[in-house]
Amino acid sequence: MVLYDRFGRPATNLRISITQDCNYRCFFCHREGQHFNARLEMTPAEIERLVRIASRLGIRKVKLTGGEPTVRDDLLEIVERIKPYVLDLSMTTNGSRLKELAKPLAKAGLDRVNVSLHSLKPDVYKRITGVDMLETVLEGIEEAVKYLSPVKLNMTVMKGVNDGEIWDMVDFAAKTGTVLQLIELEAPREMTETGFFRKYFYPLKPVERELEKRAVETRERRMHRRKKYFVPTDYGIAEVEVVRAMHNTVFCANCTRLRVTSNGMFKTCLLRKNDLIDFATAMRNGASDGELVEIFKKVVLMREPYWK
Ligand SMILES: Nc1nc2c(ncn2[C@@H]2O[C@H](COP(=O)(O)OP(=O)(O)OP(=O)(O)O)[C@@H](O)[C@H]2O)c(=O)[nH]1
Ligand SMILES: C[S@@+](CC[C@H](N)C(=O)[O-])C[C@H]1O[C@@H](n2cnc3c(N)ncnc32)[C@H](O)[C@@H]1O
Ligand code: SF4
Ligand code: SF4
Repeated sequence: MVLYDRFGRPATNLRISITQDCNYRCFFCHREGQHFNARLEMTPAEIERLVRIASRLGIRKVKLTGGEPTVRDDLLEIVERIKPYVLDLSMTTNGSRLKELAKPLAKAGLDRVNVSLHSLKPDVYKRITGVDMLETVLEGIEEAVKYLSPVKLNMTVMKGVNDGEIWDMVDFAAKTGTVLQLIELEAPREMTETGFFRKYFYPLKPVERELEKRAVETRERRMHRRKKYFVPTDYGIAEVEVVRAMHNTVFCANCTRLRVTSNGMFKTCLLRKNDLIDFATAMRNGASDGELVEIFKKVVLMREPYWK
């Protein structure tokens, strides 16, 4: 069984922010659209119940995110509890704790990992993230490649900050056997006119055209109809994916995702405000599985493409 929204988009994908806490201070962070502070996180048992019910309704892929998911002490327990219900369980992390966690996470049931790596230059890395941890993250990536492949490297590209490093990152991906994911800077519509956004937004469309020229093969993913380019480098073929969400109607028309905030509220879209439906409180107030299923169905029907 799979649920469809009013725009014919299947809901097969769930992104759960398991915490708002983070050991980094990236200056561009969108906080997965959770712009309020909520101290009460879902417990591992609550996350398991959420995923169990979602899996009955067609969710096949779950992504753990945050904040920084690895700051939670009970991360391994969360992974262990939810893996039995999903085909593809992945996590997006800043990589700072991967060196020690990659192997245990794989053992607990995590299938793969995306690691944010916005620069290979220590000073630029620090300027972006606020911390001096590039070396630690590189070691973490090496470990992740052994246990959690395919490893994706998330590079959010920003004008005047790291846009000069795109092709070095393509080489790095080929060298390390990782997949490079180039991400356009994102913000809700009302923020696109701010000085901040104008200063740092770096459009990736021209980069896609160059990738297209260099690629020996191009594929398209179902989700977001994202393009994947296979590009020859001195180190072998690099796999490069482009995440270009801004003003992209095709991207939103092919969005299969639902989100859950760290305090257990469903969120229908990363860029929307006022689209929250409380799930955790219903669980805590003794809602039956049937009642939780109804909440889930209501959320799917609320989904709307953001750029349309
Ligand atoms: N607006 C928007 N941005 C997205 C969406 N999916 C991913 N992004 C952007 O891309 C960033 C990286 O996404 P990841 O957490 O690595 O996940 P992913 O690459 O989409 O997922 P997988 O391909 O399954 O690994 C997100 O934090 C967003 O900035 C989406 O559905 N909408
Ligand atoms: C919010 S973070 C959460 C997971 C983890 N802390 C990390 O940084 O990988 C998820 C991803 O969103 C990206 N990101 C954050 N703010 C963004 C923005 N304004 N535009 C585009 N990507 C952004 C980050 O670089 C990271 O790859
Ligand atoms: S590490 Fe992730 S959650 Fe933390 S500030 Fe950076 S982008 Fe945001
Ligand atoms: S509708 Fe568009 S902006 Fe919203 S989460 Fe989906 S792809 Fe992202």
